[in-house]
Amino acid sequence: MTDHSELTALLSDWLPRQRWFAGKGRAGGQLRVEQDIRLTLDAHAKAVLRLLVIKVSYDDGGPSDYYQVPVVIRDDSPFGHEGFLIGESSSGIVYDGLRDADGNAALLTYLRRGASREGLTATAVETLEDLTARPVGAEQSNTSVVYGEAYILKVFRRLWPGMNPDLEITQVLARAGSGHVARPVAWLSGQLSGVPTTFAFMQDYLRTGAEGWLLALASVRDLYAEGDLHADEVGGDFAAEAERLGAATAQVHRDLAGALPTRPADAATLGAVADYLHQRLDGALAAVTELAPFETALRTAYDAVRGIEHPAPFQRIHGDLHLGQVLRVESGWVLFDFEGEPARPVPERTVLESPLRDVAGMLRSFDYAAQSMLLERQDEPALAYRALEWADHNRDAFCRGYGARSGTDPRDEGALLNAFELDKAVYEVLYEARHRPGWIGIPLRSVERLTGDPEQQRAQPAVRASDEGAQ
Ligand SMILES: Nc1ncnc2c1ncn2[C@@H]1O[C@H](COP(=O)(O)OP(=O)(O)O)[C@@H](O)[C@H]1O
Ligand SMILES: O=P(O)(O)O[C@H]1O[C@H](CO)[C@@H](O[C@H]2O[C@H](CO)[C@@H](O)[C@H](O)[C@H]2O)[C@H](O)[C@H]1O
Repeated sequence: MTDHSELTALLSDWLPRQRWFAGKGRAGGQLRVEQDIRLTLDAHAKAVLRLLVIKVSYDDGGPSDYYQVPVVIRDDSPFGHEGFLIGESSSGIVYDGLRDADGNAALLTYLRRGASREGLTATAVETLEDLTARPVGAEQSNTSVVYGEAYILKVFRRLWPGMNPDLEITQVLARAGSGHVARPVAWLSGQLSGVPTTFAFMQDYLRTGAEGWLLALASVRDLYAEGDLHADEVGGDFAAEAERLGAATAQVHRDLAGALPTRPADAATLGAVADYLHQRLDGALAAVTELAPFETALRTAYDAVRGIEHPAPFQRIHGDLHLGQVLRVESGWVLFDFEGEPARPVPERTVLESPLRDVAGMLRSFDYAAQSMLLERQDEPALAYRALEWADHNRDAFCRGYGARSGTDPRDEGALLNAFELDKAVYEVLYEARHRPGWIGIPLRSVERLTGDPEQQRAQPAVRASDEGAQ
């Protein structure tokens, strides 16, 4: 195939505009097509799916990134074709292959036939049905496609050499008989820098599942609509669900600890954790100036980790747990996306960590749910108080559920939990700065609150006092 310079030119414009492109803010961005694998098995097809692996190198001399970009190239007229156009090349019109009916059909056929081309091998645990595709609406860290109502296929956008932790951990939990994951049904493995690498992962589609984030928002909405009621009095109280979610999270941790290695958290381990938190903060401070006023307080909270005695052993965890990563099905809560934080290099995401990191992630998410609905209502102090109340109520319920299943209430490990919550909030500040600048106030205000910023302390009591007086 001889059209790589044209494809490179088209993708140089298209790739940086995608939500999952991680190189925002890095200068340079030179693209090169590293792999080009024809996935359409029919030799005479007019619309051909080609899986491109693009290497992006930067002027800063830092590590290059790799992205997976399946494209459909049509050699007929584009008229009447509804797809996401990338551009025109001499070999045909180029579309985003994961937003294209022919592209998604070709991908499923490749998986169904257990095909293997140029090192890209499909494995399925059962005979897959031939079903119509529907891309999952929102672009997130990756791109997912639902087939019929039976399977969901996640195509990893940014590739890292090695097995993706999402596939690895979901398989481990499924083998352990966990009811808290969706069954893995197929995957695509290729090569990256000479290492066998996961390119895509298919699971059972949980058709009746309701996303935790949306359920939580519905509860917050109920509370805000009932100005005089408290979080436990409104129709949509979420606390019973939060408690079940805490128990499910503890059970997943227990299953992972039973199936994979664990390590006691000794002084050296905790010292390394504190150093790592400082190092993450260094990166965030360099990128987001608004964090500077909180640096001293953050570093003090991180140093407190060094002196902790007898914390829970370290083990494999979810790594990026939040309300958007859990689905409520009839039998209870299901967790997905065990990929860890998408911006972290995969080798960092597979190390043994404190399970409290996941707890902290979920606690932050309760705060997010309550605060996100205030983004357009900054001038209503009574609601700001309601938001804190809703979040605290559900954070308590989550910890209660977690403690009941694990035997240890996460709040008993306060200093470690606090440090992880702050670290998560700092990560979120960076994430929002890069991907959703309009939301950056949510984690920033939390950093302010959690570090006990004096300005904030002065601002809060007026709101709280008036509310308490009204009770
Ligand atoms: N097994 C499943 N059944 C039903 N919906 C799912 C399943 N797994 C994921 N989803 C939905 O697909 C969306 C994207 O999945 P996710 O793993 O979070 O992708 P990303 O890595 O891009 O964030 C989620 O928001 C969730 O609602
Ligand atoms: O789901 P992803 O793996 O893509 O995770 C990334 O994006 C999340 C946003 O979609 C981001 O989560 C943050 O926003 C959520 C609400 O949209 C909130 O529930 C989370 O608590 C908050 O961290 C996540 O951090 C990021 O890694």
